Amino acid sequence: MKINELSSCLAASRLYGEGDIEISDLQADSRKVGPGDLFICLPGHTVDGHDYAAQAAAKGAVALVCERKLEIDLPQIVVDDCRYAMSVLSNAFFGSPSSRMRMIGITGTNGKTTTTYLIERIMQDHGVKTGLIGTIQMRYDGQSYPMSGTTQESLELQRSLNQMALKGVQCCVMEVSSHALQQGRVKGTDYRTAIFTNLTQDHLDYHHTMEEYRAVKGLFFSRLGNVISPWNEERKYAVLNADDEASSYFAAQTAAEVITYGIDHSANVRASQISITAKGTFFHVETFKGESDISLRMVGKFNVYNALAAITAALLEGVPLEEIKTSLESVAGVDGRVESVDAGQDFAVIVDYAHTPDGLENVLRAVCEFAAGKVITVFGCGGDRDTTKRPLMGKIAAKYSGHVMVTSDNPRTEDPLQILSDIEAGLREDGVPQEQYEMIPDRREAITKAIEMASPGDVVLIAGKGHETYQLIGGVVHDFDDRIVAKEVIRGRSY
Ligand SMILES: CC(=O)N[C@H]1[C@@H](OP(=O)(O)OP(=O)(O)OC[C@H]2O[C@@H](n3ccc(=O)[nH]c3=O)[C@H](O)[C@@H]2O)O[C@H](CO)[C@@H](O)[C@@H]1O[C@H](C)C(=O)N[C@@H](C)C(=O)N[C@H](CCC(=O)O)C(=O)O
Ligand SMILES: Nc1ncnc2c1ncn2[C@@H]1O[C@H](COP(=O)(O)OP(=O)(O)OP(=O)(O)O)[C@@H](O)[C@H]1O
Ligand SMILES: N[C@H](CCC[C@H](N)C(=O)O)C(=O)O
Ligand SMILES: [Mg+2]
Repeated sequence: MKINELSSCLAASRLYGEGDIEISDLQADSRKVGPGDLFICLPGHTVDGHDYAAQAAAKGAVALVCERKLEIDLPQIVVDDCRYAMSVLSNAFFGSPSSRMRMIGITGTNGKTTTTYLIERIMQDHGVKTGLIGTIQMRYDGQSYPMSGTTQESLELQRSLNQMALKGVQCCVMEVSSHALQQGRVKGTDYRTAIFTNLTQDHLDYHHTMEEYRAVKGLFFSRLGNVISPWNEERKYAVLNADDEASSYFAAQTAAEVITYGIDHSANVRASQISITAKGTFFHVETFKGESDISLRMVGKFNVYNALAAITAALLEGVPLEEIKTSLESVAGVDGRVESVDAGQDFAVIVDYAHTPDGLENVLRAVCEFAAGKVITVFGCGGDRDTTKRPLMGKIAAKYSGHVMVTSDNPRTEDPLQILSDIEAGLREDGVPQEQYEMIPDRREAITKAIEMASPGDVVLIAGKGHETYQLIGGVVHDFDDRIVAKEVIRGRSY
């Protein structure tokens, strides 16, 4: 594409300099620029991309997109908002890849990764070539790619979707984080189905209040369904959780058809007769396409919600309910989500990714349902993240556990002891006796103590890091995998 073609995608942009130059690629990070690229200057939270334009030019950039004319001898497309421009230009440059496949997006505080995995399995079993983008990885066409976050920036997202489309991917299921919505990372991505899991406290460091957090999630639904016609394939669906009060707010904002799922309230797809054991979860489901009995190999009532969201999305893609049942029943679990660590010990060790008050409460409730003995919980809270969730998570851990090990979970630039003491404030407020908890900043030591104190029938829950294979302390990334550490400790106890 040529510079002037890109410039014409933005009605109010001004092009300075030669427009008849071919662009080989788009970049928003000067460190990745190569000869022939167009560099987009993003004003960030930490630095301003405009300050890296000269570096980009030195690396071979042939044009810039910026919010003010720079003293650099390169053609420049000057716009009011580089972030918005990036989403439009990326769409144009990569040929609107989201319109070349069926897009299913999932937002919500908890359950996004799990639900994407369930949908991916169903669609693949149905013979649809499916791509997945989310916290653990991006994968398609038999290849997996690491992710540095949950939802990519618009430029990387459109690049990925284009690669998927070129490989013949017909359906992409992806997580849409609230940060992504706030920053316009998914603007211009054409979703057919937008799913909402739930809204509970998290990220208040970034969104400030629950109202603001909800409003940002609402953008996903208000942007959906600009074109609706029952006569063509442009129909859009908002799949909402009938048991979450935020759903009525989202329903009011969307022009798409609202389809609900739930357990407690009336819904288009509704589960009943739920029974949970240590091995899995059974439920009966009634849908707009018949009913069925489903035995998940994943535990917890929350996974019934995830399965219901997946069932609804798959039915909307035309997958028969009996096929959906077979696929769901084949899923053994998702990496780092209620994952059992078994090294021959006579008590259970479970690694889980619960890192919010609601997530922790849900997984603890599930664990308590099948624990024959006491529950010992090891957990911490991330640094440079919502501080107000810390005391709440402390209270929840103590409420459901016989013993709690408060430890570190990616302290990042914060003092680990300060994070521990923020958690302890909740324990003190609830009058939790000192002998019921320990403050152990070193996570390996906390896991070791928890495993050493376990007796037959007990459950050791190690929460917060799930699939993560690192511990971020200061600016340093240390290798750390709860599952490996737990196994090493168990083996050290010589079973
Ligand atoms: C708060 C937030 O979302 N920050 C994101 C944001 O960072 P930033 O605004 O500080 O960027 P910056 O470092 O100031 O850089 C500004 C621009 O200068 C460019 N630059 C910078 C340095 C340089 O040498 N050359 C250069 O060109 C950068 O590429 C960027 O375009 O833009 C960066 C580049 O795309 C992201 O990596 C960064 O994510 C940070 C690492 C992050 O931790 N994000 C988390 C909070 C996040 O987004 N999480 C959600 C999941 C949350 C959930 O669980 O629901 C997610 O979707 O991942
Ligand atoms: N539907 C749900 N409701 C509440 N808690 C859930 C639900 N599904 C999963 N959880 C809990 O939250 C944890 C994270 O689940 P998952 O990774 O699927 O969520 P996510 O929304 O992708 O999280 P992230 O925001 O980090 O991407 C799980 O390990 C489990 O403890
Ligand atoms: N997507 C979440 C992950 C949190 C995981 C936890 N291990 C932490 O580092 O806080 C976030 O960025 O808030
Ligand atoms: Mg996720």
